[in-house]
Amino acid sequence: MKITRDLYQGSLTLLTDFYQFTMAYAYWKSGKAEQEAVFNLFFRKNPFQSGFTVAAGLDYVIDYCRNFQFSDKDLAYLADMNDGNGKPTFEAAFIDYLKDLKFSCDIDAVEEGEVVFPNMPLVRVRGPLIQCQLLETPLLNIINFQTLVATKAARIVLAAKDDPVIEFGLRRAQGIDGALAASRASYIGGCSSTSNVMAGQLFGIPVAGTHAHSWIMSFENELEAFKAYAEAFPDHTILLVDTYDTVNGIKNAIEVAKLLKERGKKLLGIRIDSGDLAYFSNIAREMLDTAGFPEVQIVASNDLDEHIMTSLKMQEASINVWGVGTKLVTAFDQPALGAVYKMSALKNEEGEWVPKIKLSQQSIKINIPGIHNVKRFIVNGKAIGDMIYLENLEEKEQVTIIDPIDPTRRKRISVANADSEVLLKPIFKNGEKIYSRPSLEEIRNRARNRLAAFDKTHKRLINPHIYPVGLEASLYEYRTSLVLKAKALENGK
Ligand SMILES: Nc1ncnc2c1ncn2[C@@H]1O[C@H](COP(=O)(O)OP(=O)(O)OP(=O)(O)O)[C@@H](O)[C@H]1O
Ligand SMILES: O=P(O)(O)OC[C@H]1O[C@H](OP(=O)(O)OP(=O)(O)O)[C@H](O)[C@@H]1O
Ligand SMILES: O=C(O)c1cccnc1
Repeated sequence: MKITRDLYQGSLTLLTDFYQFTMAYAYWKSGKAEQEAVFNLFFRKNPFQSGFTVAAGLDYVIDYCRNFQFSDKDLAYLADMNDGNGKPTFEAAFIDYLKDLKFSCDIDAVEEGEVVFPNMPLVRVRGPLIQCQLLETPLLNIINFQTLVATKAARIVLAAKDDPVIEFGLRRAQGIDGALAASRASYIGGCSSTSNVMAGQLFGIPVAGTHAHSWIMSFENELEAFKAYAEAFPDHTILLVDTYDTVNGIKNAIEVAKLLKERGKKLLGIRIDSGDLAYFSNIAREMLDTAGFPEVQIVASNDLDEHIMTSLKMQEASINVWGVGTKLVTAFDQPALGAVYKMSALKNEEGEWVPKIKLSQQSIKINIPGIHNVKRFIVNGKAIGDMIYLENLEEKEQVTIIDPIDPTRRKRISVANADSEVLLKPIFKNGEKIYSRPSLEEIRNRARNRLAAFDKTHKRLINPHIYPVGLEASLYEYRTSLVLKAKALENGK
């Protein structure tokens, strides 16, 4: 069984749903495979009842698209598929067609670490129908999970105020790939380090850690274990104090701090992993301060999330570093983002783009037609609203953005008095990568800087103020007219 790292170096082109292949085949059969289309990847609701979402996963998407080709093994597998009675699912000529298929799409996407909102495109794919279709599932798989975890991490980091957060999730993450992707997304969302050594190796994330209860249990007594650990790591000692009796553990840690001091060294910290974290961290702080060790850090862990951390902050717990695992990497309270990938335009035989709309009983599910982009308006360094607009929109002095779900929510923006930034950046042009990838450090900084541009009312963890994102008025009208037309057609049928 190959592990993730090897899998990524190999072909991942079959990592899609079978129905993408049934459609691909049928497109090819009906001569539509090369017809140009535009698809958008977007989500409809911020996760965790958050007021914002942090985009992540583009780097994986870039790798996926660059390696998009069918290996001999892939082709052999597809050629071998049959209906159970030996009749091949796909004809040989289709397999030959796939053999020569080269990735040739344009991809525009929001950069990783960008703050994003419902309904705006995160990734826009323009290219032959067959390629757009095959990409649907892997793109959703990548962006959905990483964006979800980056957002959870950003919330946890917000709750930690300025304290460092170490991601401890590997042991309880959703498998190998889930763990690695979660470590990377957590770092983008603002975590300072990870316990996942392979994530350190693969992505350059700082690796950190303390020790487990088993270390203590392998000695006759706790003090002996602490001393031996300090001997092994005189410059990086963090001692877990709650194996037997937390107060006694703190006393033993102070003993070791004194021994280290005699050698000109400092105890870095203690970790508390059970019990009332406010109570014990405050006792520990007082004991350490009284003993003359105010610089010793207190690390807390044990099923933490942004809500418990906020509560601990309110209780004035003396915690300096937060270790967060399970609830971060599994996105515990919302296990999927629910982003979708929808066609919004198709080129007809005359070479004209035809907008595409999908009706739904629920207006939240009616897509945004045409080839669109999103622009963020910024006044005095603060984001004031995002506008989804048709790419061919002419320059305007003033724009009105209209909430696609509740059209009574509108905002007028004076373009002349605002800075603006187009959020979809060109990533691939005709299959060629034209985007130079930022480092993970730059992505993490982007997330921090972008979040800083949003008012704190949008960032509060509970009942956040809704940030205005809307359709530019002419796109709104256009969409409404298309909906009415489609409904009339449906009723007439
Ligand atoms: N002061 C506090 N305020 C709010 N939540 C807290 C506080 N102290 C600890 N918690 C949280 O309460 C939960 C306690 O879980 P649990 O009942 O497993 O406690 P425990 O005493 O650590 O037990 P165990 O020894 O089995 O780990 C954890 O999620 C922890 O983060
Ligand atoms: O609680 P989380 O947010 O998931 O953080 C990771 C947890 O994993 C470890 O516990 P575990 O019981 O696995 O081992 P240990 O306590 O013996 O180290 C650690 O002590 C944390 O409590
Ligand atoms: O280093 C630690 O303290 C650690 C690592 C993984 C999980 N829990 C704790």
